[in-house]
Amino acid sequence: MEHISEKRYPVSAKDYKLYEEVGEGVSAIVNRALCIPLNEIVAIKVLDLERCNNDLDGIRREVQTMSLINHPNLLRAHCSFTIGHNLWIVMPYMAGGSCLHIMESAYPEGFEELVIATLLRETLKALVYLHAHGQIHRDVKAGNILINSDGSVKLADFGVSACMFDTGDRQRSRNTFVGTPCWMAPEVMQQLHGYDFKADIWSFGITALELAHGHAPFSKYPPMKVLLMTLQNAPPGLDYERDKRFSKSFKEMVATCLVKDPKKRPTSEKLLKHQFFKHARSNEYLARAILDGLPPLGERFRLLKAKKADLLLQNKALYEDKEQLSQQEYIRGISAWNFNLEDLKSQAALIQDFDGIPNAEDPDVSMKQKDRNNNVEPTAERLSHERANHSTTAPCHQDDFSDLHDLESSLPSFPIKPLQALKGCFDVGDDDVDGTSPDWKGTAQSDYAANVVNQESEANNTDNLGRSSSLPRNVVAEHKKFLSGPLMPDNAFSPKKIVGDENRDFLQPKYQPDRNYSGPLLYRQKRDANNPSSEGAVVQRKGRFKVTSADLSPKGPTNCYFSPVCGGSTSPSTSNLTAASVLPSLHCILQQNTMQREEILKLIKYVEQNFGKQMESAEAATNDLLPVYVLFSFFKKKLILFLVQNFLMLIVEFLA
Ligand SMILES: Nc1ncnc2c1ncn2[C@@H]1O[C@H](COP(=O)(O)OP(=O)(O)OP(=O)(O)O)[C@@H](O)[C@H]1O
Repeated sequence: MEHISEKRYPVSAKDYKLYEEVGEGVSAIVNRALCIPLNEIVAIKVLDLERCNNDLDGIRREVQTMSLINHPNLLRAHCSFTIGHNLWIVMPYMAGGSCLHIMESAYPEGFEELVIATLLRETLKALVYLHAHGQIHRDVKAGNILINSDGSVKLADFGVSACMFDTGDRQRSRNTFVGTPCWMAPEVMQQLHGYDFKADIWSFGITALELAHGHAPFSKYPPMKVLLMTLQNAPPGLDYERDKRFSKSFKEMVATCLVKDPKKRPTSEKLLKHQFFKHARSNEYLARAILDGLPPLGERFRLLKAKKADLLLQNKALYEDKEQLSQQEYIRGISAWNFNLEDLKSQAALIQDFDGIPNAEDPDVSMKQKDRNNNVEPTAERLSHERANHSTTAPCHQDDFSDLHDLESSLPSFPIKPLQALKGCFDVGDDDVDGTSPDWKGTAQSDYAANVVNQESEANNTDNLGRSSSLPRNVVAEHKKFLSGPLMPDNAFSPKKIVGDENRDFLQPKYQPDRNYSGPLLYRQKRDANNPSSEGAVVQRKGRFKVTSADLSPKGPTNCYFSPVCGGSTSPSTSNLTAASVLPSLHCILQQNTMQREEILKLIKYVEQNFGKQMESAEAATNDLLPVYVLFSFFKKKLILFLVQNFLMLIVEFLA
């Protein structure tokens, strides 16, 4: 247990001198600073309360947790206080920065195994402590593992943590959809039975892969796709061929964490006893191995920002060329989860054909499809066997789908629930974005910026949308998509709020856009001032369907009307759609599809049983029914395959 410092940190801004910016997340920026009376370097996380989408509860939780925890591997807050509408959280300065930043600067392919073992052991100790105290972290990832110059490791960021012993509202928070998609456990996405500390074990496994490869699995895909892939694909893992440089015990450790059934995952305490952590070294080793030769954190951070801004400029040029090609995907995205057009454009540029997805990140995923929903704790032998066969094993649909029971058990994992869960995350509500809206260009930053003595960060903070660089505003906005961050159910606290087009971007949280596609989901409701109200007007075309405004009337699902459309033409009015208006229709399609699927399955079962009975008798085997039965068996497989693919495509079409 760490000795709690008796030092009293001042709770007044004048006692601190802000230096350069050393990090930024979804909701905050972090500066190195000097605590003048104590003559001590600290880090100060500055959150603009007005831009936190009313997530005051989350902030309160973070501050509370950060000041109560007492463990050497957890980042504890020295103190916190408000200045105007900014909240300052004063904490120890971790001069090495986050593992994510270190990888981005110097280890893009990931760390070596001994480093990973050491980093993960320290992180796991933090989780053991948190779990023993009934706390779920919910955002374990390399970006939240911080290292000090002496190599000590601390897990940070309690913005979305939850207490397992909570009751009432906070208990309900464990049924909410928080975390960062790539690191998020399937049960958190599924929203079926809530979740517990085992969700952290899943994220821990994903973090292990992130540290091994330099990025999390599926990190190049948009959040909604990550959700689908996490739910549908076999769990990601270390590949026996591709990851030859890693030991069997590392692969095994990752595999034990990444089991879809949370009950089959080990507790943090049990995991800490795993053979893999016996390799872990000292903090000094860590400092020598990964921090030696790195520039100071502030400089690294500045270089990274510049690099990302450059990349964005290149990407922009790239997807301008691809404008035509990506148009289809781009249009698709509009009625899905994301209403930021720039976001959609960049997503479209990245989206590949969904059918090709399983192999893109993890070449053995398609092979592992058979293991979908596997509840068996994987052994190295099993994985080894799978991987040994991986080059020759194509997904065998016939085998996969020849058993109705297999099929039925796989269907519930289709992500209907996440869609429902996401529904609450859209901004819906009044038009009031005026008086209460912060003035993004001025006041919000001013109290804070006044304290920044470093010219560089001062320049960056004068305009929150342009603070990253001198790039044009639109470029900066895109640039900011490249860091990851937690999924903020940002509108859960303001479900009635409507954001007009013109204000939507302004209402993005101050530091929100810094993310890549593995980053947070920030759902925005776009209310269309020009929305055609005439019944029957086509307001949306989605692949094979068109949705008319009549569909969007509040008559309930039975009034949904979808009719086939030809070709891939897209309606310009698509961009005027609102999330709230489309969701009931989406829901309806899914419901209808589920019902149809169930009906067909019932029919198949019925026919099968009746044929089965007849076929049991010796006479029947020789009668005319035999060819019919063979034909039926053949079509059954085809039909099931068709059903599954169709259902999948339907969801993908709407959510991609
Ligand atoms: N005490 C610290 N010392 C040094 N760097 C820090 C410290 N705290 C945070 N950082 C850096 O700032 C970044 C953002 O901080 P933090 O994660 O707390 O913000 P956030 O808005 O909660 O981010 P996210 O929600 O994306 O995880 C971190 O990833 C890390 O690189």
